[in-house]
Amino acid sequence: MYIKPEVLERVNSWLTPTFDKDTQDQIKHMIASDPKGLEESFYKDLEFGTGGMRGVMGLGTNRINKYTLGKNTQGLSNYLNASFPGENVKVAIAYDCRHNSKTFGKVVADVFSANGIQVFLFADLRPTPELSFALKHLGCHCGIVLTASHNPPEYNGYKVYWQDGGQLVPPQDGEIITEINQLEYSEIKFEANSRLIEYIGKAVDDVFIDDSIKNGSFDTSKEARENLNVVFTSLHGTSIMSIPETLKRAGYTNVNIVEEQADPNGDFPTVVSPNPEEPEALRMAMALAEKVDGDIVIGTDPDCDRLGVVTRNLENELVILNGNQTMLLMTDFLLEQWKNSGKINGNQFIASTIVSTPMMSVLADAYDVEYKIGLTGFKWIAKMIKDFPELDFIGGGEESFGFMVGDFVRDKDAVTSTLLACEIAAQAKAEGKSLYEKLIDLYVKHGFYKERLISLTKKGIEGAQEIKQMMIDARENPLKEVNGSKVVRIEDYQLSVAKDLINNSESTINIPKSNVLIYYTEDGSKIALRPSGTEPKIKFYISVNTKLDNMSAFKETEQLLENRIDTILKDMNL
Ligand SMILES: O=P([O-])(O)O[C@H]1O[C@H](COP(=O)(O)O)[C@@H](O)[C@H](O)[C@H]1O
Ligand SMILES: [Mg+2]
Repeated sequence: MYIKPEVLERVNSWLTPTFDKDTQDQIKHMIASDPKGLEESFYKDLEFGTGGMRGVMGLGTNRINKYTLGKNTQGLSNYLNASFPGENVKVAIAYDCRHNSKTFGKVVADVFSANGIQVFLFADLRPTPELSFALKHLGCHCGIVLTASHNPPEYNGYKVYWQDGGQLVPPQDGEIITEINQLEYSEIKFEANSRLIEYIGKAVDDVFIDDSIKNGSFDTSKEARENLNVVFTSLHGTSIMSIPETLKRAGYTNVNIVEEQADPNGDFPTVVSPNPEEPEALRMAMALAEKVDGDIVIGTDPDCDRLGVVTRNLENELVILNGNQTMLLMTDFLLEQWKNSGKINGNQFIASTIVSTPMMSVLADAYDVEYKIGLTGFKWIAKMIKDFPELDFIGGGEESFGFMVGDFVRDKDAVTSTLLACEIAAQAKAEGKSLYEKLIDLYVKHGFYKERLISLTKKGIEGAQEIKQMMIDARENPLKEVNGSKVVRIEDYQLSVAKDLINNSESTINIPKSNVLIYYTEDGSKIALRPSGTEPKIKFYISVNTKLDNMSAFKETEQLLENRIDTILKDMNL
């Protein structure tokens, strides 16, 4: 097979003594046996996306391995040492349950220490939100989690947190990437200075769990907590280290854990994908809920930042809430708490992202708080907290699963959010309601917004090219009409331009550029499309709405909205 010269050049550079013998031997073997795989592994450098750097583990510049992670860490070390001259620079490191995560955690710790940086390394796997917490708790300048979140077993990754506890955002992200790109692999210092590596664990856990409880509990009675029947699954991930203990200390005595999925395991053997957004991932937990008559089911992803919430619908059947629905319930509950304690005075905000339900802005108006909207990813919500210190952050989320409760952990946090979900469900149950009925109440009050996400997986070099082309085609032939309703506004976040097709005018979008297109139609529908920044996928986000007169009209209205989404998808050939 023909291998492009620029790829071959990279391959050859990995056959030099900078790389260990084992690496060189494996590459030689690939040259002979798997030239296509070789090209996939070397044709580019892995990039930073929505949630840090993520990729398939293996050899090469486009893979997660000790060299690509080492180079990141060397670049980051140089940047930290230059940014905080004369300071005792400190970093905290955590890792998840994946294959190699622990080993990679140690490699990263070694490189930081070799650069004179003090390292606090968790002695065992921990949730991502605990890392964000720990770095602030220990006064660190930066934090790393070795995880690929909910991606399949062959993936791993590198999430980077800055001193405020949020993931890297501009300007640091670009500056660090520039620093990394300037480096040669031969410049990585792998020789640890073990005096600078301190192992951490239980002491941090205790404060984290206690503070999570303070942040996520809201005057629910002891009886209501004891009366809620909870089913929980950690999907073989890190949440097992914190969530059962948090619920226990908070007073939830009726928690059923899916034992078959409790052991951390990087193969995620009982699921196709450890992503609570995939209904299949929650199947075992839902079966247990049927058996024990559970009121609520919660499942978290391997690094414990996203959570799936299952409740009972009007027919008492278990149904999985989507990210928008969970966000609405949680945000409304928090707003109600803030309002009741007289804390809303015009200096508060809630937040979400451009591909999430527009119903969040309706909630904000109803409670008289500000609504801020950013690009996909919680790092943008964390940035808002940093950018608006004069405002209190109440809570926020996005279409994707996960929620952030106030300014505690500056990323989505399934520990506090699980407790919050239980608090809402326990209080609702005490009123004789399910979360589902609470949600319908919101639709009656504020309008019925229905969303659906379609993701198309397209892997490898060709897949990436196909996704690129789909975005180009969408720009060249913009949607004009869907479901018989005219497109009235198009937002192109790559060009930072919003086109109003009614007045034929253009305006500038004032958030960072990103490859996202959003269409709005005359009947209030919204269609967004973008390539995923964490997986080889293109995502289409559809949102429609209408009013809902009362709970008894729910089913019929829901069907109407589902049909509208079906037609939109058909019109878009999806
Ligand atoms: O994967 P996680 O749990 O770290 O989550 C990360 O990726 C999700 C999916 O992003 P994308 O649509 O670009 O794939 C984002 O919604 C989320 O905010 C981000 O923290
Ligand atoms: Mg995650």
